[in-house]
Amino acid sequence: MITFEGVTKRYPDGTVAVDELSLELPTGQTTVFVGPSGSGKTTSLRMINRMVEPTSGRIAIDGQDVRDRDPAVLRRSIGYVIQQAGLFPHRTVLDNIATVPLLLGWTRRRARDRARELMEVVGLAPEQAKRYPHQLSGGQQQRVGVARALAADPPVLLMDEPFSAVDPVVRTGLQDELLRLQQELRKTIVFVTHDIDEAVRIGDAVAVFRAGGTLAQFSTPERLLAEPADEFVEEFVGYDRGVRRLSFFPASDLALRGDTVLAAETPSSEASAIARAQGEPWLLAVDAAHRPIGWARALDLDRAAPGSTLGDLATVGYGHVFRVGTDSLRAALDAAVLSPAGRAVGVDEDGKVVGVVAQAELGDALWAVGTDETPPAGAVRP
Ligand SMILES: Nc1ncnc2c1ncn2[C@@H]1O[C@H](COP(=O)(O)OP(=O)(O)OP(=O)(O)O)[C@@H](O)[C@H]1O
Repeated sequence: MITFEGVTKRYPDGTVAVDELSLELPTGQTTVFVGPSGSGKTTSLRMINRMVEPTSGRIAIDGQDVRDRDPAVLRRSIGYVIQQAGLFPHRTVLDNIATVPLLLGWTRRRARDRARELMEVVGLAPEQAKRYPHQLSGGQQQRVGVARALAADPPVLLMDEPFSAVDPVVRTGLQDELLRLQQELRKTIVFVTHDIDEAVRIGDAVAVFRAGGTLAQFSTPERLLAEPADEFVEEFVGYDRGVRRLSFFPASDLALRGDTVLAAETPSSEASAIARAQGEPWLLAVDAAHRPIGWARALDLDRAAPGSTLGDLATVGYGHVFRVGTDSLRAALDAAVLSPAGRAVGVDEDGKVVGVVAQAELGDALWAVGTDETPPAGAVRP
């Protein structure tokens, strides 16, 4: 655990960057520092590895005051990733990653073996080992930065706006990678960003800073979206927090219906009778492997030529699907809103249809979320 106890940082020019900060960052979890520019996030982060010394207060890692540690030794035991990766331009990718192990006295061979292993972990192709940083894309450079920070397997990782310099698509990919890595590694990560969406996506806990270096709120992302502590946090979190909060509720709790999902070869007359019996205006046609083909309108089935099948009439695309086992209510809602039939198609991990849910039925689930105090266990993320 990393603890901040009444930590204040006043720079020599009198700027109070951090004001009486008290926080406990749990071991093995990702805590995000988020807030507007100049609110003291970077200063707080850098006080953990003593790149900045507090004016007063105490920071401890697992109970030990960081001031009792030699700064150079402390820094080698804490991974550090910054914006634009901060790679050494004249060292190859492999040697950049091997930096800290070499400083720790590993043999060159062992350090390079470890670097190769980490390239794979962060998703870099082996042929990039001999390249120099300027020969890589921004996203690849960030991956090298993450690999370098992980090289000596430090228990703590500090990440200062690591993904801000890349475009939104690459950024989402890097966030996914970090979430995947963290599932395996369970490091104590402190992650600074000014992007609330990134904070909510990456963090197990989120600390919202406000101007003047004080803490506005410290909670789980889901609570932050459900109950901003004050107007500042509410405004910072953004107007669509209700919809974003749905990301923390699993789609697997939805009651899906399967009685309106029929094989494509079902005769139109039979399909029409089923639609009428169920009072459903839309039927979903599926192929022999139970994968979706498209929606058929009950009205068209009534008028279908004799001998035609549901598949002949399933001409309305099913849009995008949601994965019942792993996706959130937000993904299900999105699929329903974008569906021309107003119904979302839920599939399993093999893409087979589990069932469908109409916007109206989703409404019931949303109502339950609105009245719920906490999300169910095993909550999912965006
Ligand atoms: N070396 C310094 N000397 C004087 N003031 C500083 C110094 N470093 C930072 N500051 C000031 O301290 C305050 C907090 O800065 P800090 O970089 O910690 O904020 P931040 O929340 O990380 O901002 P950003 O999102 O813009 O990086 C700002 O007002 C900044 O100008």
